[in-house]
Amino acid sequence: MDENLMMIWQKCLQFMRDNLNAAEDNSDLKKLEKSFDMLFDKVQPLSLVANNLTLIVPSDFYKEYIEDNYLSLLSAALKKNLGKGVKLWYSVMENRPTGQEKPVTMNMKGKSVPTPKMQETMPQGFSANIVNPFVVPGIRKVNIDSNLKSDYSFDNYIEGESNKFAATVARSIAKRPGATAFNPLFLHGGYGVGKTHLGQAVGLEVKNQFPDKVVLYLSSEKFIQQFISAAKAHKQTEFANFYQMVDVLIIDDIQFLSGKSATQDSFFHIFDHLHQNGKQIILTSDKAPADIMDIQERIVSRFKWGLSAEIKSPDLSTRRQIIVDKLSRDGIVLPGDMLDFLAAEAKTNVRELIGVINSVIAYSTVYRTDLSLELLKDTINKIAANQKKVINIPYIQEVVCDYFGIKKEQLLSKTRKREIALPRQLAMYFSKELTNATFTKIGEEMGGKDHSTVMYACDTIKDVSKIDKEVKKYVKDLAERIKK
Ligand SMILES: Nc1ncnc2c1ncn2[C@@H]1O[C@H](COP(=O)(O)OP(=O)(O)OP(=O)(O)O)[C@@H](O)[C@H]1O
Repeated sequence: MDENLMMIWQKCLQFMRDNLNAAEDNSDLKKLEKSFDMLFDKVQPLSLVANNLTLIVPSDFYKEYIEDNYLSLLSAALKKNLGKGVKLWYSVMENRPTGQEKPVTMNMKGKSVPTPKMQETMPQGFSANIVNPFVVPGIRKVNIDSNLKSDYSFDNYIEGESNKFAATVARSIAKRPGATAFNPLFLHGGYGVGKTHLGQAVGLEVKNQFPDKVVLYLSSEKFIQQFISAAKAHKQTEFANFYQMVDVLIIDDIQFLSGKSATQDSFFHIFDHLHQNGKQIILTSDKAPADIMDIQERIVSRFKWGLSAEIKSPDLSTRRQIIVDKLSRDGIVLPGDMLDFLAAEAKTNVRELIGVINSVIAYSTVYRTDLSLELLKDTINKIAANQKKVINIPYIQEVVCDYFGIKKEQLLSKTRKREIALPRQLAMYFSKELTNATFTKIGEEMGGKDHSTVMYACDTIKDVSKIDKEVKKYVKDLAERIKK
């Protein structure tokens, strides 16, 4: 997406939020405040051509809701950031095989007046982002964001006894997605052993080999949240339609479907549709299929249709190889005794091991010194001493409050004033990044917020920190303080 347009849109959103804040006493606007984030999370700018701003909205419902509730505010935001005379267009994704926009021209009183239709063709650079599950069924090729991390490739995946079987199967799936007997591929194992990496490696390889295939990676938490939003808007069919056009669907931490019976029903139908149509499904879980509680038997039996592969904690030689590989990508070569020492340090999972490696890289970069075994031991001991400090949600809240000079009650309150709302979003973001807490758990600990609010906060901080220097600095400073 055009970065400049994205920045303008962020400014418009910020302007609208700020003005919702300013009118806190107004009960109507207070009502709007609640739905604001949920609503605009699913609205994206598509293009800005000669004073014509086009927004992508998932369905007519969104367009109408914006028109009814936010038009004057949006009008003011556009006027402020783009000047007078901006025409607003909507590209409604639902039931719109040609992707045509529905035009609305705003006068500056905030009323919409009809304008002639724009050319009814698919806009250039159309992209159906994952946050918008309501995609036009008539579009054959949809350019969705696969949500894959380029680091999680097969090239960067070290194989050893603990993961050889799973990795071999994953590689063969990547060559013929949906056409092997390994469908679904169900990867299970403990914390940080490489399930996500391997699942995504298949996705990346499929994208490389078959660029036309639609690959989608997402967490089950996101799947659940999208299903709930779709159900609220009576859009379950569109939700299912979206997933049914995916060629390779990778869902992480599928165990979180536990107890979510309505989402399970939807997942079941999507699964069957994909499977019957030769599409590949890859699932990861911290438990074997039979050990997941509160999940429908028909789903468990489908998990077992393909191949269930366990990934275990890496053995010493695999850990050693991971270290060599990771360090060499940073141009660092260590002598054998140091490699042995490091490999012996992180026994249980690769994530912990990578944490140690990163610290060593940071150490050698900062001190510009050749590491001796003694220095290395010293560094590791210091890291270990620091790691004794438990990073949990209350601790993160404490650091954030201290940094911004605000009280914990304010952080946990419902106020949307930017000086409080931003620290709150940062606290949510770090809670997700640095603890194992689920979105739901974080929401509970952040003063009883909904899990979707937490997801939105995490996405916002990730996105905004890329374009806003101030937020980027907050993220950097806080990361240092929390980990110190
Ligand atoms: N075999 C491996 N080779 C190289 N890197 C690995 C390997 N296994 C894991 N990693 C790295 O370890 C980190 C954690 O891996 P990953 O997130 O895939 O674990 P996970 O099993 O999905 O964990 P969780 O259960 O917490 O989601 C990632 O940075 C990943 O790239």
